[in-house]
Amino acid sequence: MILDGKAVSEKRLELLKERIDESGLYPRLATVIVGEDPASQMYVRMKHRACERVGIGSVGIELPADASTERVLEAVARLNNDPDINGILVQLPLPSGVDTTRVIDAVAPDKDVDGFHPYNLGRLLAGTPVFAPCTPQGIMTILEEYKIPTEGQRAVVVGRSIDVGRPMAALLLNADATVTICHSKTKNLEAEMRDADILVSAIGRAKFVGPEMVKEGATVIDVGINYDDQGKLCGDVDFEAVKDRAGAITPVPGGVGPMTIATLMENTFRAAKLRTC
Ligand SMILES: Nc1nc2c(c(=O)[nH]1)N[C@@H](CN(C=O)c1ccc(C(=O)N[C@@H](CCC(=O)O)C(=O)O)cc1)CN2
Repeated sequence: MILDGKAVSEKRLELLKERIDESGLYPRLATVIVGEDPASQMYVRMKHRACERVGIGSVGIELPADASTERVLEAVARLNNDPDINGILVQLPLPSGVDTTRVIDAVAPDKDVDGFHPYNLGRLLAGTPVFAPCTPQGIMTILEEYKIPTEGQRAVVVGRSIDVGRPMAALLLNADATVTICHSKTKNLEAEMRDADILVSAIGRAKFVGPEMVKEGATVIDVGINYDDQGKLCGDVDFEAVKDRAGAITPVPGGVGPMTIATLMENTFRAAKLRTC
């Protein structure tokens, strides 16, 4: 079975638009982009388009690639103090001259719709999340939509980043899976992966995951954003080789990516609602 993240995201955005209309709220998202990385610019444009579609206002702040950490912190501080802004998103990666940790830590936790602030990651780890990072939360939504059980399932997450691997593991644990996190120093990686009922790959290597690493019937979630030899977008998983062995699998494109944006919209609406409480 192909897990169609694009279709799920469309459905969730339609639903969200109705919920926003009914609420009488006008949530607002601010994006901050530093530099001119074409992929980051494209993702930010997609986020603004999604905002427009569901009835969320959006403003974009663009800083030059040589902006200092202090200048980015000033922009974040202004947005933190702006009562008209409900959600703040700093597009990653930041240029190497900007201290990413200081910037993430500076975002007000109640506007941190990316869920990367230590407060929100801590809440997630404690089992009481407010804002969970968009990509892993979007994956949980795909699992729910396709009624793929997590309780008691053996989940293996390959990758330990703060935006995907770690929060993914926490979300699966909160959903009663038995979770293993693998990374570059993991011994017998292939054996660990083959043990998974739910395999989440956030490795960042084009078509790295082959059928020999996948248990027959497993659910395979591909978080990779890579380009193959022909420059074509592809995931971490060799989709053609794995799709008949997996019980369910997300494609790239059209799998996890669109869910990242739909979840960002949902988090921004939540931020606006929490403010009125
Ligand atoms: N502040 C953040 N930065 C980054 C995040 C994030 O969640 N917050 N995630 C990624 C990039 N990203 C959103 O920012 C993102 C990546 C991919 C997609 C997507 O829909 N991809 C499409 C294909 C698009 C294409 O044609 O290339 C798909 O997979 O179907 C959306 C958002 C890193 N930075």
